[in-house]
Amino acid sequence: MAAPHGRVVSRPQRLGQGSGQGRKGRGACLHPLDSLEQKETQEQTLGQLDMLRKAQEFFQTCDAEGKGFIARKDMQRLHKELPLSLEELEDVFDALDADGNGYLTPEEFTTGFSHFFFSQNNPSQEDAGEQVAQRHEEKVYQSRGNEDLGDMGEDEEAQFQMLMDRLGAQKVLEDESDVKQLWLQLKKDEPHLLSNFEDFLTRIFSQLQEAHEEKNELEYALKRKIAAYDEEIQHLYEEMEQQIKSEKEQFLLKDTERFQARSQELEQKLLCKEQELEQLTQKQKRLEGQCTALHHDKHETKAENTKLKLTNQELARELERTSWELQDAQQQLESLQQEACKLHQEKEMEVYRVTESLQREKAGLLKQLDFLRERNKHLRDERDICFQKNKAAKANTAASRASWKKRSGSVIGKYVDGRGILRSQSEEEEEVFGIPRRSSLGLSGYPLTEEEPGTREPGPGPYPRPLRRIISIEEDPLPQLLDGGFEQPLSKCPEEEEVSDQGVQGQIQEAPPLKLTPTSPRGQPVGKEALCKEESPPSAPDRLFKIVFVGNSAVGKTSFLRRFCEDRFSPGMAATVGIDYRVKTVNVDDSQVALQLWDTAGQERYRCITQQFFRKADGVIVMYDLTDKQSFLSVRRWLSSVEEAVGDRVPVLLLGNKLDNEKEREVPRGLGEQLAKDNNLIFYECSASSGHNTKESLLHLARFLKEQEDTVREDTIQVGHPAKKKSCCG
Ligand SMILES: Nc1nc2c(ncn2[C@@H]2O[C@H](COP(=O)(O)OP(=O)(O)OP(=O)(O)O)[C@@H](O)[C@H]2O)c(=O)[nH]1
Ligand SMILES: [Ca+2]
Ligand SMILES: [Mg+2]
Repeated sequence: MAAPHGRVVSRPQRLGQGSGQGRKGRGACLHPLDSLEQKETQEQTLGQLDMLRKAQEFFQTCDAEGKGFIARKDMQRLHKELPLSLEELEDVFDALDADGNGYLTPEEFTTGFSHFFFSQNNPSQEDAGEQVAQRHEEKVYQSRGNEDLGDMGEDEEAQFQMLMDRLGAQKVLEDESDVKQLWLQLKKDEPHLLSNFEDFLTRIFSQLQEAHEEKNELEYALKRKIAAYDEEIQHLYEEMEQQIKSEKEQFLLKDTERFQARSQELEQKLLCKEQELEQLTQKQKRLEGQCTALHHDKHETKAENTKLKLTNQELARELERTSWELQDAQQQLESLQQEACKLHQEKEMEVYRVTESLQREKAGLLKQLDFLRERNKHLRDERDICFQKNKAAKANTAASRASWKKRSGSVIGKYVDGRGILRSQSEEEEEVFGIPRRSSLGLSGYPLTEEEPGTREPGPGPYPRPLRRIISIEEDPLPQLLDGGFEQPLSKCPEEEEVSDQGVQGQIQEAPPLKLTPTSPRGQPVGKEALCKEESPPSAPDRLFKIVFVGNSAVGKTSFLRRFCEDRFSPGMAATVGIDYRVKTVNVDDSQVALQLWDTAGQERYRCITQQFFRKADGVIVMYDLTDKQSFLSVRRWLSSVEEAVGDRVPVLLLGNKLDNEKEREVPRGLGEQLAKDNNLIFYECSASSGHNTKESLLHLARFLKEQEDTVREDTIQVGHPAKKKSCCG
């Protein structure tokens, strides 16, 4: 840039120089000869051409962009190259812009230029051009024009230029005219200061140069810095870009991984779902299959159902018919059973009668034997008496009495007894045995104790005793009882009863009671006397239970029964002989129950008879005396003989009697309870004397029997009518 600058700057100078030279030359040429006019014209034409070329050159310089015209702006750019101010350049532009449109065409420019040149050559003709040129001139050589230094010598000029070149002023100084003026002034006025001024200028310019260089260096450093900075920025940018890229990649990688994991998960889920779906589909298929099968089945079942219904109807009809038949059969069966029952009863009766008659016969024979023995003995005695009449008359009598006493305890004694008057049992017993109560009996059945001599009237043969009571073990009063036959007294009370003498021959005496009780085919046994004082029950009982009383002798069985039936107690009751019975009707809940109470003899010798009664018993009462340990110990034996006869099918009531005699108690209540518990018995402690627990205990047993019978009956009904039961449940 420095080269064109210098060139452009120097050109006007040369131009000015040229023009100055031209002017000088022209001024010199005006004065020469007119003959040279042609030559001059030629020269002028050549000058014009040169001027045109120069003008074109200048135009191109101004129109740097090659637009083909020059704008006011382009002209102002010359301000840096030409030593003209902006205003002056404006003026030049206005002068050249002939049509005033703000643009200088090459023609306008050349024309303006040539005009300027022509006006220089012909000042008179071309005023305007001259004015412009003059102004231009003035401006260029302002200082010279103003201070009349116009004619500065060429030496000085060269000198100054040399100085400027030496100082390198062009590089730092734009306008050197001021310096030049000052330098010229100084040279003219104070030449001795010129060297000082030049030194000063040298220093100044060198400093300026330095400053310039420094500035350039700084500029260079700045540029380098900028470049470095740019580079750094670039680097940073690239780094950042890289980082972003890596981050992006990482992110993408992560994202991809996550995506992959997620997609895998989803795939698995999908797989699971698919499997599930598959399973479901299979299930559905299976179900559909089942459904179809069921549908099919349903149809089949429907058909079968219809068939079954028909069959059912048929069967129902058949069932009805069969049930009718069954009813008929049942009725027949019932009648047959009744018949069988009757037959059985009859047979049993027959058996009893036979057994009894056999027993009676046996007993009669035994009695006969006894009687004969006695007779024999008596005869021997009489014979002895005859032999020893005087000697031992008294002694003989005593011996005979003693032998009678021994027999009197036997059963037969009662029947061969000659007296016709029946007395109370205890009295009777005492008289029969002639011994105090509770004497133990030997196996033969004879009392072991002796009767006090003189208590009996001596008489021939057996004692003339009234017939006491006849005990019939075969008697089954159920038919009569249930027929209401027992509503009348079955026999008179023993106290009132008059029984005719039965004769000496020990026969079983049944006839008299038979006469008295016509309702019974065989007559009532004496034992039934107990009923005589019973108030007749208001109505016939619904059922009858046979209850057998057992227990050691003297535990109080007979006393208990008397208390229960007659509600009275007689101390010193005689021992029961054989067997006896009483009937008592009681109210159990809402039904009448007749209790046939069999009183057995506790004495050992009657055991075999007692045993037979267990078989017909509905219930058994085993009694012990709580003041007699031995009687309690015997209870087990009684229980086992009951069990032997009937198993455990009959209920057993265990009674501990004589509770009123607490002082002499030998059996604690706990023992009785324990025994009852062990053998599943009903247990009471009672007192025939006070009446405590007599009714309660028997009613308990009666209720138990009734309930048992009810249950059995229900069961029988259910068994007998299975069809009904089924219909009930259905
Ligand atoms: N203190 C008391 N004595 C009684 C009680 N019961 C009966 N006796 C007496 O015991 C004795 C025997 O009475 P019975 O009723 O004859 O005895 P038993 O069990 O019938 O005797 P056998 O007929 O020989 O089997 C009689 O002297 C009664 O007075 C009672 O509850 N208390
Ligand atoms: Ca005792
Ligand atoms: Mg008795």
